[in-house]
Amino acid sequence: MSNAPALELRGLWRKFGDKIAVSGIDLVVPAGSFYGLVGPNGAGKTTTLSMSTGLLQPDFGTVLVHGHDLWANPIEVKAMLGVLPDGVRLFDRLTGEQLITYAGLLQGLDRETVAARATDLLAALDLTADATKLVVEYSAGMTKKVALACALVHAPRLLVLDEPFEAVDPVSAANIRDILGSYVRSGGTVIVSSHVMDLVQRMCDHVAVIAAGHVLAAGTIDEVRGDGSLEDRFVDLVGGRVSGEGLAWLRTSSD
Ligand SMILES: Nc1ncnc2c1ncn2[C@@H]1O[C@H](COP(=O)(O)OP(=O)(O)OP(=O)(O)O)[C@@H](O)[C@H]1O
Repeated sequence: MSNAPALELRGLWRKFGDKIAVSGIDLVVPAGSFYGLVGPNGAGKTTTLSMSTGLLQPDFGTVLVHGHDLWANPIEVKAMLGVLPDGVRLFDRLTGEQLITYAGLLQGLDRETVAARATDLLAALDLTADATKLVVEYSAGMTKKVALACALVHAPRLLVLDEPFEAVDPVSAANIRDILGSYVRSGGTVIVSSHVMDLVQRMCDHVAVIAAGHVLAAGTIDEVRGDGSLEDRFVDLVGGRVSGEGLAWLRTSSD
């Protein structure tokens, strides 16, 4: 299984009522890649990532993590995953330090290891000064960072991060990019969803563009973007540019 992709999705489908959110997605994420997942609002990114990490059961299809069937062996396979879900809901009556400790203990780490890693993670994410503050009192960006620390504490083989940079300040974002970059260089695999094409183009080595529950393009960044920028390619593939001319009532000038 050592040559197996970090993540392989085969024929993944998911409906919500009449709405088909994910419509037969196939995707191969090579081990050791830094993989971006991009697509317009409502494309099915969160639904795909939720099914890929054991949070949402697919209607059809298979999810293989390093060659192991996630939905056939969820407990064994989830131990390989670190997940930052969309709209995280945390046990926010704990302090940041307690929350990371709790996440580490749940993953079966011993107290000494968890304590050392929590200290390292708090420092790396610039949360040391707020380590003893309750998470309910954290800002949106701080909450994102502490949730990321929880996803990293057990040193997973595959990290799946839904919008990890949303609400995070530029300095913290750069620190997070460094952490993720060195994680990938040491053999880990990262999948991030993002709306920021420029960031994906600079940070990731692979990308998949999804829209309306389908993969429109996938491969290395250079394969997908061709001669232009990723943003241009994205707009070409997805379409949907609308002119603002229709909003006549929004014009405030009198002339
Ligand atoms: N729990 C749910 N119940 C009903 N419909 C849902 C649910 N979750 C997602 N959907 C629908 O499925 C489609 C895909 O949603 P999803 O959240 O996966 O998109 P996304 O690509 O992550 O979007 P965004 O970029 O806006 O976060 C949307 O049409 C959404 O309305």
